[in-house]
Amino acid sequence: MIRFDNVTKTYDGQRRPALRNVSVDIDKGEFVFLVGTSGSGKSTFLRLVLREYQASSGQVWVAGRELGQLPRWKVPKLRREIGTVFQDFRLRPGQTVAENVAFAQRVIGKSTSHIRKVVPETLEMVGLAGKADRLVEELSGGEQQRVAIARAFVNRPKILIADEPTGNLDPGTSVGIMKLLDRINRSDTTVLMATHDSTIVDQMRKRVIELDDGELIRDQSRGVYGTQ
Ligand SMILES: Nc1ncnc2c1ncn2[C@@H]1O[C@H](COP(=O)(O)OP(=O)(O)OP(=O)(O)O)[C@@H](O)[C@H]1O
Repeated sequence: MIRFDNVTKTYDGQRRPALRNVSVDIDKGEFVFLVGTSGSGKSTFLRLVLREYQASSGQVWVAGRELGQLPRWKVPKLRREIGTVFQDFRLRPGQTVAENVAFAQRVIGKSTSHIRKVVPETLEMVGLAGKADRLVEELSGGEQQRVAIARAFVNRPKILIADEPTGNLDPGTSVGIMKLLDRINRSDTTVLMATHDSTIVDQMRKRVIELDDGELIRDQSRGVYGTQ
């Protein structure tokens, strides 16, 4: 589903690469944690998958496409296959929960009847069935993250990318969010999650890929956050 073939990424004006000769293969339906200290290259890795940036050398394959060969006009279609969730939720204030989730459908041209069906289904799935008409800013952080996950998942993407999704949440709330991501993964969605949350990684025992100064230094199945 995601393959990096000897990928190096050096940002414009930088001498040191943010990623260096990274090769990794992530299959359909896997759940992968991406760990590493701040500045090790995790966000760069995710941004290459989303084709926000292109590799300086090597190849990035996502859902059967080599992103270096992908014409710009096909990028929106690629991104439709990838749901994204961030630490800071990135919801639309002043709009309700249902409107935030429906927006993701509207921008890709789904019909109103389709939206009326899938938005409540998705809100039910994330445990927010009773909160559809609340303004998002009235919700707790954990609930806001559930809205963001509903929005990411409503189009049933092949891949869900989560960049520090529990970074702003307390430990108990984080466990609920992880249960939800685990459920989404079990519906055959590939989940790639960058995190500093060692407790979560140690509890979940999923595949762990560790970056250090742009290099892939560990790839462990049923792994833990740190090796020491
Ligand atoms: N747009 C950019 N332009 C120049 N350098 C960048 C850019 N984005 C990231 N970098 C550099 O690339 C390296 C890797 O950064 P990246 O954001 O991928 O790390 P990270 O592991 O996600 O860190 P964090 O855990 O703090 O989010 C760092 O040295 C960073 O300063």
